Amino acid sequence: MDILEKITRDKRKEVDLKKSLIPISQLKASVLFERETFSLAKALRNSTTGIIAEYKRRSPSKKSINQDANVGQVAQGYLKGGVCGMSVLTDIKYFGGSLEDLLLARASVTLPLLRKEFIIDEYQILEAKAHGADVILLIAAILTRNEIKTLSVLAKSLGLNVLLEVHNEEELHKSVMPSLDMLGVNNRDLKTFEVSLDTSKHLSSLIPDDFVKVSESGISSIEAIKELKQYGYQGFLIGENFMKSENPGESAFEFIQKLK
Ligand SMILES: O=P(O)(O)OC[C@@H](O)[C@@H](O)c1c[nH]c2ccccc12
Repeated sequence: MDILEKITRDKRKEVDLKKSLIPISQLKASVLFERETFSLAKALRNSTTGIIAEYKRRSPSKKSINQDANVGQVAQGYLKGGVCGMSVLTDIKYFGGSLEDLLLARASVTLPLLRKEFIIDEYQILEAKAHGADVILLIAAILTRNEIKTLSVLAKSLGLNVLLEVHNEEELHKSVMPSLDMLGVNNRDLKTFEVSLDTSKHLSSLIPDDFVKVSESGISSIEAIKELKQYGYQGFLIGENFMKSENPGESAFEFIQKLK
């Protein structure tokens, strides 16, 4: 069993348990459920830099990255640094994140916030909305076309943007549909952890123009972004490169200044 299968199997159990403890009516009663969301797709289209900065304490590939960074402070640092949006890992077991982190980020900034999660059930989308998310991630590798459709249509009905993540041609062909806003190409193979920016370059011409193209993972240089822009990418999801520094916001600021 590869890591992605393991994560998804654990996620099924987690979601079933949560469903039995916290009814949907309770999620819908959150004050955040009614808030008007910010559009990340729009922010990326209007930006010349396009950085989406991630809050990630640890990961299966890197173990510890930054266990102690305060999520509210990092969010404010990212905002000051000039990012277009922030991604917050909410998986506990493999990434050390939580929905609490998403809430704290929401309370700290007005940036578009992405709930970075392994979404396999509609319940998690209601949860995302109830905890202040503006965007959800759907990972093509763990979903069927029908599931992508149902989940993305629900997200859109709640005013959330949808970022669909692919890693190869097959996943891309299976996933393209009008209820998505952004297509993300993950440069990291979630099964082997291998990282190559060639994945983004290779898939770029196959992504229809109506979607904002986002390149995800393994980005750490200005040169890489300049090159990816030539392939039509408007969004760049960066985690480790910022989080590994003591002050991720400052690190994002310096990076974005150099990009300008
Ligand atoms: O830390 P990096 O290499 O800059 O990567 C960030 C982000 O792309 C990565 O965390 C990610 C992309 N897709 C995911 C899906 C699940 C968990 C994590 C991810």
